[in-house]
Amino acid sequence: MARQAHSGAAEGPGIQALGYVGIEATSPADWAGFGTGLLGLQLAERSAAQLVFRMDDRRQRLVVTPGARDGARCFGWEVADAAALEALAARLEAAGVAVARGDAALAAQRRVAGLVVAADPAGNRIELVHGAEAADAPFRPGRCISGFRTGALGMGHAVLTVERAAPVLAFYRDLLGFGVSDYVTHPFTAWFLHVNGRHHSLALIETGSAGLHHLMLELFSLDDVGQGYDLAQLEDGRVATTLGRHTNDYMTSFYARTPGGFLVEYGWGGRVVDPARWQPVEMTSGPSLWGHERSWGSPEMRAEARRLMLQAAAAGERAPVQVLPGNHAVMPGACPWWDQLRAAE
Ligand SMILES: Cc1ccc(O)c(O)c1CC[C@@H]1C(=O)CC[C@]2(C)C(=O)CC[C@@H]12
Ligand SMILES: [Fe+2]
Repeated sequence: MARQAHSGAAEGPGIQALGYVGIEATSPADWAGFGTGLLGLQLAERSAAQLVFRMDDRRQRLVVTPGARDGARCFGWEVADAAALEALAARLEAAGVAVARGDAALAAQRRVAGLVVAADPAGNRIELVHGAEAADAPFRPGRCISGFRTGALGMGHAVLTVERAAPVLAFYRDLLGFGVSDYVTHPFTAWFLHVNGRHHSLALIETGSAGLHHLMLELFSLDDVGQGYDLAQLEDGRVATTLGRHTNDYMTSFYARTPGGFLVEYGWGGRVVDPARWQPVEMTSGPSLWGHERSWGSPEMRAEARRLMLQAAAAGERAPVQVLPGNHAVMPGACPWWDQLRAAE
């Protein structure tokens, strides 16, 4: 069967969305204020054992557990039903991947009807789940936001750093059926993978060490992001990159440093792709149309990042930019990414 250049996700018993993420934290108490006050999550449950955050109608989306280190503890990937779960588990087992059936106690803890547990080649714990529970009470955000864009697009995206991309890519793309949206090979290697209309629900950045780089949460309104940015700027070191917009998924976002050291990308306006038609593309400019300047790293790293950004801004054969009286609109045809953006809106 020709899986078009590995782009067609969600064939057969496919994964449908990123359902939840579990975080291990050395200072879980700091997550309460960060999650509610900055991100606008609802702290639905708080005990010595865990903090449970809601983003929408679901009972839990982000779960923070006290631990000896800071980082991801598990990723919950959703499939349609019990049959799809069994089929996917069987596919993993046939490929030699150890799969453990989650028992009723674990399913209850995760607020799902059923799950199986496996590890990806980088050692991340992945949980394939079905039947995530909806809450009885409406979502009450932790600060005044319009809400999170979830639903069929899932809770957002996760970006993992990996020692080597190839084996991890093979696992997600070839075994689990994730589709490649795009990839970069210079100045580093990264892969952006989709399981639904969200441009990427998972990305892999080859850095030489395994970890969680960031989680992206998407808001309904740009104002939510702008107000979050204001709040983040009140705290020293909270803003990891300035506000900016990505060349591939068109997300307008900034990156906030979490109490766990990894980042949360707080975004708005991401594009929606059609997984059935999408062809993988190599990204040749970016990672940002503008912004996303880092507040960290060596002067050399920052200079290189700035050079790439200016290169992205200058990319492509361009007609003269026309500025209309009274506004700052760039005319259609003025630059390639602008046309793409317009077509997507
Ligand atoms: C390239 C890209 C596109 C869409 C995204 O949602 C996304 O998170 C990224 C990654 C952005 C970017 C990177 O590629 C390398 C490391 C960077 C510079 C950071 O540390 C913050 C932004 C990261
Ligand atoms: Fe991201």
